[in-house]
Amino acid sequence: MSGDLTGLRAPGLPTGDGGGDVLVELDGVTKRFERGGTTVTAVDEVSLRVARGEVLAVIGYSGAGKSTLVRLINALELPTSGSVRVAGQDLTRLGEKELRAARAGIGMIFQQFNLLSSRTVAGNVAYPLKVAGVGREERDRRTAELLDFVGLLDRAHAHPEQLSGGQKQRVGIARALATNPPLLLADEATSALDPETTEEVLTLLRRVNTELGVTIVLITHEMEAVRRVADRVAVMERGRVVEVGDVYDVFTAPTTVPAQRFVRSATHDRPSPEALARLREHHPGHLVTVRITDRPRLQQLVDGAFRDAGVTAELVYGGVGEVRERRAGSLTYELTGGQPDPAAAVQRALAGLRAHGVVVEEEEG
Ligand SMILES: Nc1ncnc2c1ncn2[C@@H]1O[C@H](COP(=O)(O)OP(=O)(O)OP(=O)(O)O)[C@@H](O)[C@H]1O
Repeated sequence: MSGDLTGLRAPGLPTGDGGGDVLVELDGVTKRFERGGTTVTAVDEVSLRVARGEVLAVIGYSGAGKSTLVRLINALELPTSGSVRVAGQDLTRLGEKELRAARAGIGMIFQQFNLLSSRTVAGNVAYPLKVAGVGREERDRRTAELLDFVGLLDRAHAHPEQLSGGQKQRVGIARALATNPPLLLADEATSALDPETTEEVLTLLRRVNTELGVTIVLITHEMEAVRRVADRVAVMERGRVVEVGDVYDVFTAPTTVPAQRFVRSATHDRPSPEALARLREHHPGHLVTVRITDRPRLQQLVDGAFRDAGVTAELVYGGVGEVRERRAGSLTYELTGGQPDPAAAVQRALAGLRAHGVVVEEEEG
């Protein structure tokens, strides 16, 4: 691992007017495509800020507009309307030459790695430096430094086909960082990898952020990536950003219906209809799911509410894990008893929990 990272750290803003803490600024951005006589609105009136130094994940189902959003940020697409500013520079107002320079300040990694198969690992990493006109000696020095950082110095002379998927993506990351960009865009960077390798790449991305100070915009449909790496998350649906917030907040308390749907389906934290049907076979009582957060003494509160309502609670489903190293999950209980009116007792329990700000939902079916 590199001892001295000063040479790798992202530089300050390369602009005079890009002050403040915002690195990427989208204002009322719309992108439409004409396709076979019909118009597709891929991105619809999106306004979004990415703070310098943060990791923002953009999530949403296929076709939500995530890739288009990323391509707008690195000016591979220009918006139909609205403005895209990166480091204070309005990309929609630049000429071709200036655009090329602006793009060089934005690193990008891809699902399929996009390495040059004819070049060695070192050759791939050095390539952007060569294009940027960096001299041989400096190129070699920086390439070695980057390969050291991603843990592949010993594979410098290998060719991409000799590497595992995770190693290829690590080369992709080293290459994306070659020109010292303050911003890294990752489009489904771990989607082609197995879980173990995904973990390794996510850890590296987190290091790129914390140790090198690079701001990251991460497009993903993988909750593990969001849970592990992102500070904030933006949820997209049909071209719009419908919810944006701190990862922990959006995961544990999504406020919009699309975010709730996405978080629920992606985290499997509530029983699916199939799981619910199986539960029903053995648990005829009332099923309720309690959202688990890192609030202190939550279990005590939940037990107390059940006891006060006179119901017996049996834990039948769920799990507790971590989102950004904070406790998060959900637990489904079967409530029974509560005579003489079990239904009223259940409602008392729910009201008791909600009065304390605990999120609890009844499972239907
Ligand atoms: N160049 C293009 N020409 C026409 N339509 C496009 C173009 N690029 C994207 N679209 C359309 O815009 C919408 C958003 O696509 P986009 O790829 O941005 O979504 P996404 O959320 O990244 O989905 P995925 O995860 O499947 O890549 C889709 O309906 C897509 O078909």
